Amino acid sequence: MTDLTFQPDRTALQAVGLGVKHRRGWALRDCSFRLPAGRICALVGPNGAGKSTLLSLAAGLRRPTTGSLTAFGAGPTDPAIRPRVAFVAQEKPLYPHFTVADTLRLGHELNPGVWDQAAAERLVRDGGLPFGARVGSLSGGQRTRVALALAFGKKPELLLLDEPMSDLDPLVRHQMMAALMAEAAERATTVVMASHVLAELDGVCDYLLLMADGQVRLAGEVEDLIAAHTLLLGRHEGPALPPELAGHTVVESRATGRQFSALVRTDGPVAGRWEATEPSLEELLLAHLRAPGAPALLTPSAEPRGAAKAAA
Ligand SMILES: Nc1ncnc2c1ncn2[C@@H]1O[C@H](COP(=O)(O)OP(=O)(O)OP(=O)(O)O)[C@@H](O)[C@H]1O
Repeated sequence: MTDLTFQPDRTALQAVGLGVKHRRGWALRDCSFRLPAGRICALVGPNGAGKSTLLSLAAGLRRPTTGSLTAFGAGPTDPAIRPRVAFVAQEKPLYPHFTVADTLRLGHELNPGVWDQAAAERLVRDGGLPFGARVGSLSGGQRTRVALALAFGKKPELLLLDEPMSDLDPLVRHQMMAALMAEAAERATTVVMASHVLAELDGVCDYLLLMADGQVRLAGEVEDLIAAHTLLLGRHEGPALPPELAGHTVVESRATGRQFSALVRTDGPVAGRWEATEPSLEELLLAHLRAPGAPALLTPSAEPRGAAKAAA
């Protein structure tokens, strides 16, 4: 992905000490991170990690229990911010008795002055959906397309997607991802996309937010996070970690017979005879998903900034 569109000094989203508490416990705890504007950010984590909670806060649908979350320097419930943010939730609430055309008309009425009818119609037409069809008669994947058309038509600066592609067939998913990327690139839209399909994120997302148990575990540029890790493969006997790895941060290690492999954040050269390779995004994510207790890592651009710099 080229870096023509991203704007490193503008902050799309920033969380500082963010927490959300439910009766059964904390859905988010002490989350702090920054997402620069213009990035396509993957939001990854196991079920219950807090991804949907974070997205609903960013969409201004709920308020935090502790800490703060800002979008373009202001609270997401601020009336000046709401029109700049679009959210496609997992449930995709649409009116079933409305036709596709009615739904787009409603989008137009709710977003006066900004609505892009051509972009919304293009997405509907590309899926072969009849404009006269009632939303309730559409398949789950077709409804997803209408929900995405509504979001695109709003021309948001920040687009929040909660597992948007989960009910699309692989071909359509591929087409929708391409359409999403083209729209985002054209307008320098910041996108945050929660997804469990790790393979679909590679090559699409240039920023990553990995959560586990309500906390941020990894945040930053995909390239930098990958470069901060090394996959080591070698021979080692016994259950203890090889002594050469002392002083390095071992995210995850596995032993199969005498074959030993580890994902490591190295602090200088590693002694011994190891085959060292750079992990793929999927390998990085899988290792951290299997080892949620590994120390958190935020790249410098993902560290929260002072209020003055966060302002749009
Ligand atoms: N309304 C609620 N009341 C009580 N607990 C809730 C509520 N909403 C979410 N939670 C809890 O908060 C935690 C985070 O949930 P959240 O839906 O944000 O996770 P998620 O990462 O989006 O999960 P998934 O991948 O399954 O969609 C979970 O433990 C969930 O049970």
